[in-house]
Amino acid sequence: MQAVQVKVLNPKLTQDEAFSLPTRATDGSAGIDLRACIDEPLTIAAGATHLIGTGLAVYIQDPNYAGMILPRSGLGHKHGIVLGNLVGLIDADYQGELMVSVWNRSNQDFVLQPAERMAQYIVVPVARPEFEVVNEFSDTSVRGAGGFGHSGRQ
Ligand SMILES: O=c1ccn([C@H]2C[C@H](O)[C@@H](COP(=O)(O)OP(=O)(O)OP(=O)(O)O)O2)c(=O)[nH]1
Ligand SMILES: [Mg+2]
Repeated sequence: MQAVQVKVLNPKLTQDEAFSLPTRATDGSAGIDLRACIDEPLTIAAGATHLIGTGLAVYIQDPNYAGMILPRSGLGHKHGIVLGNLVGLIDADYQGELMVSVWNRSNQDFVLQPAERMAQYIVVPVARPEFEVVNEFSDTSVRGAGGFGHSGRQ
């Protein structure tokens, strides 16, 4: 895969070591953590959602790939900090600032610190088949139109 182009929109990211460029926490980490590009601590009230910038623009360009923004498990499980859009899908042709919709689904206020790693980002392959309109599908699958628990719970 070709390199993904990253543009630093906020000079703070290169001037303040707390805002180091996105890094993988470990060599084996799938995601890179996205830092909150804010100047002051931000109190996210219980139930509230804030759109937080990362100070970065990430241009994937190759339409066979897309970015995804996902919650960090620790923030999500322990503090209820998840994404207002649940999962962010980043188009390969997007050239704007990478934004994170931070939702505090807990009943406690949460203080997001400047440069805090608030979410994580991965790049995934995307199959982009043409869509062929048909009157009947080529075969009848075992599942058919079954969904929403039709296979039971146990
Ligand atoms: O968590 C997110 C989700 C999206 N985006 C940006 C990148 C993405 O490529 C663009 C559009 O996202 P999406 O398609 O989900 O939004 P939409 O409501 O469909 O807007 P649009 O009409 O611009 O596609 O918004 C983010 O920065 N963060
Ligand atoms: Mg869209």
